[in-house]
Amino acid sequence: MNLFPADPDENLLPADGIVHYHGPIFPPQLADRYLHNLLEDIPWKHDEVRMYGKHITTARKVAWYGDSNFSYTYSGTTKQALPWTPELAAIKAKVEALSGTRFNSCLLNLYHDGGEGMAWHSDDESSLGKNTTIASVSFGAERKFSLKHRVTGETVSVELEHGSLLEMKGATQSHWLHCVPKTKKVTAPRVNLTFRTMKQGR
Ligand SMILES: O=C(O)CCC(=O)C(=O)O
Ligand SMILES: [Fe+2]
Repeated sequence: MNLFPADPDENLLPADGIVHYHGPIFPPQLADRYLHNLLEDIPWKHDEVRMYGKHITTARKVAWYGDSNFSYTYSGTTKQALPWTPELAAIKAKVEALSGTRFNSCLLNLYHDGGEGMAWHSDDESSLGKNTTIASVSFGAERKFSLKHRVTGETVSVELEHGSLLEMKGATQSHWLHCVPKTKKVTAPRVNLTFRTMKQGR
C-alpha cells in the first residue's frame, strides 16, 4: 500500500521525463473481475527474445493486442496483434479518458509470482516514436516499479497497486530505464497492461 493517496498531477521524476501515478482507477470489485478475466481468457505465451545472440524463452508470459493488422518486430521476433477483447477495449477507453491520449496497441505481461520480473530496459523502439506516452495498468499482486536515470543513476520507485494506472510521458524513455524487480515476498500473480501508440500498422 502507498501511504498517501496518489496525486496524478505530481511528477515522480526529478528531471528529464514525466511519470504520473494515478493510483487505483477502477473500483476493487471491477479490478478483481478484470484480473480473473485476463488470467482466464488471454492466450498467454512465453516470450521469445534474442539476447546476446541467444534465443531465450522468458518465465513471464505475454500477449499483444492492437487495432487491426498490427505486427510488431522486436528482439528478432515478429508478433501479430490480436483484436481487442471487450474488457481490454473498456480498460483502454478508461485509460484514454484519464490520460487524454489515444492508444493503438497494448503489450500484456503475466508475472506468475515474485520470482518473475522484468529487467532494466526502456521502451524506446523506433516503432514507438520519440516522447511517446505509455500507460501502464496493473492488476493483482502489488509489485515495485523502479526507474533509474541513465546518466546519474538516480532511482525512483513506486508500488503499483491493484487496478492502478501509471503514465510515462515526454522524454522518460530517452533518459530513464525501468524495471520490475523480482521479490521473494510476492506469491500471487500480477497482470500488467502497457498501452502504446505505434507509428503505423503494417
Ligand atoms: O510490468 C510492468 O509494470 C512493466 C512492464 C514493462 O515495462 C513493459 O512491458 O515494457
Ligand atoms: Fe517497459
